[in-house]
Amino acid sequence: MLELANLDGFYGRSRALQSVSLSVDTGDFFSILGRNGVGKTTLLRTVLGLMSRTTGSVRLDGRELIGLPTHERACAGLGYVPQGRGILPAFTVRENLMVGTFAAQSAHGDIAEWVLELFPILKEFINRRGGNLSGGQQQQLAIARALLSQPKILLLDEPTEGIQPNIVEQIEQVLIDLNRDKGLTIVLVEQNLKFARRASNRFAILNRGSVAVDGKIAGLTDDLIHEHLVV
Ligand SMILES: Nc1ncnc2c1ncn2[C@@H]1O[C@H](COP(=O)(O)OP(=O)(O)OP(=O)(O)O)[C@@H](O)[C@H]1O
Repeated sequence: MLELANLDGFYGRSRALQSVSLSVDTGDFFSILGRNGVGKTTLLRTVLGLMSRTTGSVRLDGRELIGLPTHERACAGLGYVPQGRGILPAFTVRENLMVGTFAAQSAHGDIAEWVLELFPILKEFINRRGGNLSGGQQQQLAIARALLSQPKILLLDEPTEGIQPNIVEQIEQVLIDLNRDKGLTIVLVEQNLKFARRASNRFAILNRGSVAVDGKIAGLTDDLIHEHLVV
């Protein structure tokens, strides 16, 4: 479904992502793991077209996305929940959600009820400004907004980072249910190994901008964890 081949991503002249090749299949819950600064966020930004320069290939259902601007990649089916959430603080919850619908294939402007039902707090605060929500509520808003773009694949950058534990549990369960019950393909950048193990069927570990290991989640052994993940 999502095929990355020899993908490089640059910050100016510095190559932060080096020759990454990975393939994500329909229905996968694919976790991207690795220590701080190994290039996990850069990988997602490269797939989304947010880097100043990229070489290689990003294919979604066979269609080459390299060369397309980010909004066209969103319309092609990439949903994105960025690190820091990217909520528009002066916009209300409803307006933030409507932004997501503009990348959808159909129903522009329609806030689907099933998405609000995933996160009831958003319904309650629908007219509140995004900037007045707590971090956890903003994260729920960012996920809901991405879902309203009707993505083929949802890419999330550390969605549980810095969030209070009761909301973390809720977010984790929603993501697991979206994958298992609705068949949504998910790519998750995550430091929370427990969640990544519980939710994923496949993983890749990055090291210095390259893929060090990838495979089925059962192959994520303690040795690999010590070698690549434990600080
Ligand atoms: N805007 C930028 N300009 C230049 N270099 C950057 C920029 N953002 C990140 N880098 C560098 O690119 C490399 C990869 O960073 P990246 O943020 O992708 O790592 P990460 O694995 O997501 O880390 P973390 O877990 O801390 O979020 C690091 O060496 C980082 O210093």
